[in-house]
Amino acid sequence: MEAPPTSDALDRLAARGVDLDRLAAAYDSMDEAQVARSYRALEKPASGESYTPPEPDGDYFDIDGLIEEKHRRKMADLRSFMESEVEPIINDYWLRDSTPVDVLREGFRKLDLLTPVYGKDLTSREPNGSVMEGLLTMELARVDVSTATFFGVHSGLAMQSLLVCGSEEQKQEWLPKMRNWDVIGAFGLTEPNVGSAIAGGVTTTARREGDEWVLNGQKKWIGNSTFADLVVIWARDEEDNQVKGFIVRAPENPGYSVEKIRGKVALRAVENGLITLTDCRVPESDRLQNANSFRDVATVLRLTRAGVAWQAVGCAMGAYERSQRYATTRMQFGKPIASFQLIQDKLVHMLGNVTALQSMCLRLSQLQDQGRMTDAQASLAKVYTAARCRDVVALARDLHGGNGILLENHVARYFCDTEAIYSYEGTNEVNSLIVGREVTGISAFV
Ligand SMILES: Cc1cc2nc3c(=O)[nH]c(=O)nc-3n(C[C@H](O)[C@H](O)[C@H](O)COP(=O)(O)OP(=O)(O)OC[C@H]3O[C@@H](n4cnc5c(N)ncnc54)[C@H](O)[C@@H]3O)c2cc1C
Repeated sequence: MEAPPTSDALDRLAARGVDLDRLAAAYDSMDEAQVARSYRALEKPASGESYTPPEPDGDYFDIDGLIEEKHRRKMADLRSFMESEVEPIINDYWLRDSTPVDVLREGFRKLDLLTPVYGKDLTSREPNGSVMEGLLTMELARVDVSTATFFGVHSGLAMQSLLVCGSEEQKQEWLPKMRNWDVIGAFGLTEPNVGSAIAGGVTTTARREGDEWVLNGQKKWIGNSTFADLVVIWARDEEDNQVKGFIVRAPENPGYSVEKIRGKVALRAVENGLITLTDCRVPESDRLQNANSFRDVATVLRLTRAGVAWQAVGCAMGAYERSQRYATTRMQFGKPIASFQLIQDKLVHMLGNVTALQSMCLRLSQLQDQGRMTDAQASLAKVYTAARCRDVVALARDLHGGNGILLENHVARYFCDTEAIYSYEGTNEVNSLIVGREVTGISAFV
């Protein structure tokens, strides 16, 4: 038998204007099952007032529970910083094609975000550094993908280039300042006419003249390059035809100039630049001493590709959480739209994707920490997370109805930013071909 309604439930019904005496009289003529059905129907959130929506939680399988307490605290602090300092300003920066560099630099420095990734001595990564970097990236992208990209270009592409390809002196000179965000890094590989084909196609040249190198060429799409202190430039040595890496001290080098790329419809709060190198002179001591061919660039890219996969996870997670909140509070037909089966199905589809992507990336980063991650594994994660993220942000946009195209509701920003995730650090096609080559033993690139 159904339990009789509690006095709380009766109070709630009375507060909603239900005449309890008339209700009791009507119930006299009903059997128990009918009475129970009637109460359940009345208790439904017909206009939402007796319904307390659950807090959205995009960490459904408790990934957070797998990390050490001190790291969990760091993640919580980062979440609080992103929600209180970045979320309120980011749409404005996004509209203005601009990065809130000072806010991010100060915030990340105070949070000491990079010590759990690179450790104190900066000679190699911390034992769980990749997992930690991945989770931090997820947390950043959960609020804003541009911010995660600012972080990834600096901490992933630029710092990894130094870590993998720099001499001990170079590491000691730059990495402590970069860990502390005193020096901001960028990574210049792509060129105006060479994107996917960059492995064999770098046209920027490096000519040795005594103790100096002279760089000439252009680099396109370079994130952070409009304000970076240090830009790693990859150029082809005219003598041996191999790709080498150079630390360009950007603001002070007269051979370096950069023009901000305008008119992007994705990642607008990342400042991407078109760099022109005109007889840009770099001392031999600023050539990355352990970069001898494109293979070394590929090593750096493999390590950072996982970071882009984590961006997709965070972006999907943020889009899901905002959708859950919207669905449980937006009223239509006298009910929260979350009451409709089709809306619940969309939320479940999103959450399933988010949870699967988190699990995939977590395992990928564990393999990375063990030194076992292959190019194809990183590429598979990038391909899969970007594609699923596209599904999730499209559903989020759709679930918000017309409000979904308003920047103030944030999902439009996720929707647009996902397009960049899809194309950078190797397009989905190119990453797919990397996986295809490994699983079939046949290269389909050319
Ligand atoms: C927002 C943003 C930020 C970026 N930041 C940086 C940065 O900081 N540093 C940096 O060096 N670069 C950066 N890039 C460049 C990025 O890595 C390139 O855009 C990417 O590698 C793709 O090159 P592309 O845009 O020239 O496309 P293209 O190579 O011209 O490709 C065009 C299309 O052809 C497809 N295609 C190409 N080759 C094949 C093939 N063999 N088989 C099937 N399809 C193929 C591609 O998948 C794509 O769909 C950034 C790009 C963007 C959009």
